[in-house]
Amino acid sequence: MEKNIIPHTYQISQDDRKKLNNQNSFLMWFTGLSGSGKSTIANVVEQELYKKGIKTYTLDGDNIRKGINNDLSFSPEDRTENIRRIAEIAHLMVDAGLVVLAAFVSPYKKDRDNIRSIVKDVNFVEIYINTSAEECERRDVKGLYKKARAGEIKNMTGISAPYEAPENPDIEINTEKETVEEAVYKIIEFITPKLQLNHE
Ligand SMILES: Nc1ncnc2c1ncn2[C@@H]1O[C@H](COP(=O)(O)OS(=O)(=O)O)[C@@H](OP(=O)(O)O)[C@H]1O
Ligand SMILES: Nc1ncnc2c1ncn2[C@@H]1O[C@H](COP(=O)(O)OP(=O)(O)O)[C@@H](O)[C@H]1O
Repeated sequence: MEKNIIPHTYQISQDDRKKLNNQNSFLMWFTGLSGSGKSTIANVVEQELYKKGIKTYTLDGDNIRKGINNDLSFSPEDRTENIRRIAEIAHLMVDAGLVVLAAFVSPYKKDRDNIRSIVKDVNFVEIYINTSAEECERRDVKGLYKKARAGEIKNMTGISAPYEAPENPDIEINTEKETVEEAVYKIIEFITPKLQLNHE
């Protein structure tokens, strides 16, 4: 399809916006099963960044699947489109000069690789919240695993749909061995150099 889209060159760049904010901008992407701990950990990381005066925004199921992506199901094709749109939104926010936290199951490797190419490698930190399906089912925070076992939910990741674990994440947290505090410390330690304005 011919699109005839010719981008306009704006004078204020991403670097200008970072300078004005006096911070670097990048995307932290949390992936893992439902109930693995993505939101719990992202929430505390964001609070720690807030205390440091870092401007952030968190994208997760509530503000995305109930809003802009409320037309998408949990089929493999719709999950791919879900992640693609979120990556594009995150890219705009990183371009705007924010540190963005995104917490999505994002079970397919090819979809996560696509995020990396949309936001560019240098701006992307992949955080794998590694919690076994058995433990997530034991927690069953939202009662979804019970519903999936009863056949009321199709395509439930970890039960009736696959989760392709990241092979080489920047950070891996095993929530069956590490506490929330330990996880947050590990993440903050990793990203602290990246918060600096001139970090490459
Ligand atoms: N079938 C199925 N599989 C997995 N998860 C399900 C499903 N149906 C509903 N939910 C709820 O939707 C949240 C996952 O949405 P995501 O947008 O993160 O999923 S995905 O990245 O497109 O795979 C997920 O939220 P989290 O628990 O925060 O991960 C669930 O609450
Ligand atoms: N070490 C841990 N890290 C994160 N969550 C944990 C940990 N140990 C237990 N939990 C619990 O697991 C649940 C994770 O739920 P949630 O953060 O909503 O997961 P997700 O966003 O991945 O669906 C919460 O009830 C949380 O208190």
